[in-house]
Amino acid sequence: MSGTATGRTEAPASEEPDFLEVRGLHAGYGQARVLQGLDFSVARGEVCAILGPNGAGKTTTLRALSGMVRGRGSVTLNGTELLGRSPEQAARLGVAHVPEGRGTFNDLTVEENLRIGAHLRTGRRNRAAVTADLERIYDYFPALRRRSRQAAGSLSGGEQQMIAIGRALMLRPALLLLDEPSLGLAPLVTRELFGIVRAVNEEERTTVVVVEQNAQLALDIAHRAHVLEAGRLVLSGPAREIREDGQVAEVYLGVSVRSRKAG
Ligand SMILES: Nc1ncnc2c1ncn2[C@@H]1O[C@H](COP(=O)(O)OP(=O)(O)OP(=O)(O)O)[C@@H](O)[C@H]1O
Repeated sequence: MSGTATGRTEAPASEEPDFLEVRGLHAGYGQARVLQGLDFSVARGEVCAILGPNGAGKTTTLRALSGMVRGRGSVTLNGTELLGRSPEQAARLGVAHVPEGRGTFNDLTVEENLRIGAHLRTGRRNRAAVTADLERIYDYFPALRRRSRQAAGSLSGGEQQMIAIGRALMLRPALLLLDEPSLGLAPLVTRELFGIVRAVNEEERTTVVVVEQNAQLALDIAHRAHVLEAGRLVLSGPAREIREDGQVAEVYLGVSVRSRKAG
């Protein structure tokens, strides 16, 4: 499994270019209007990056998709409206949200944390499938297999992020939402994590929407990217084009292309 993502060449062929379709999405908190009418779509099997400065509304976008904040407009997943659903209903429709800060249960073991991700998959028939999925997660994250009986709180930040992503994958999501997976992690650990996300996307065809401050890293694993500023999309396009257009990268993302080439 490659831990060094080097950029994608093209989006995967998809017969469902509008697998996730966001139209005129407004959302906020009480009087605070954050999202001012977003329009974008994500094809099935695609990795979509949402980039932009602090406070632009990236986290709020993910929260609106997973039912954690109320939104206006329309968000459909495979034709089913997501707006107006509770987080649990969104999860039942296949939306798994890994929030910023991870939300692992520190006193529970790694394996207990992972099994919580499968709590919606009950019944005897599902039991064997859940155990098989646990093995799959351990294949992606061998560090978690080695520590399966340890308390999650005793693991490193990177390993806790692995637990959070693994737990989301236990839902067998149609749509995986990742909020700032690199936050607080060393560059090498972040690279490894992004390499695994990429492998999951390729092997499971899981559609991914990732919010990231580290634009360079996100553009390396994404097929498409959207840049948000003050609740509006100011730039959308194939990740490769955004990455390769040095001016765009510098103006919108603060990515210095010259230093990248040097490094
Ligand atoms: N629970 C909340 N109540 C009120 N306002 C909020 C709440 N959460 C976020 N906001 C405000 O909404 C705006 C957008 O926040 P959001 O977290 O979506 O931005 P972001 O692009 O993810 O930023 P960051 O990169 O800093 O995480 C900000 O002005 C923020 O202060």
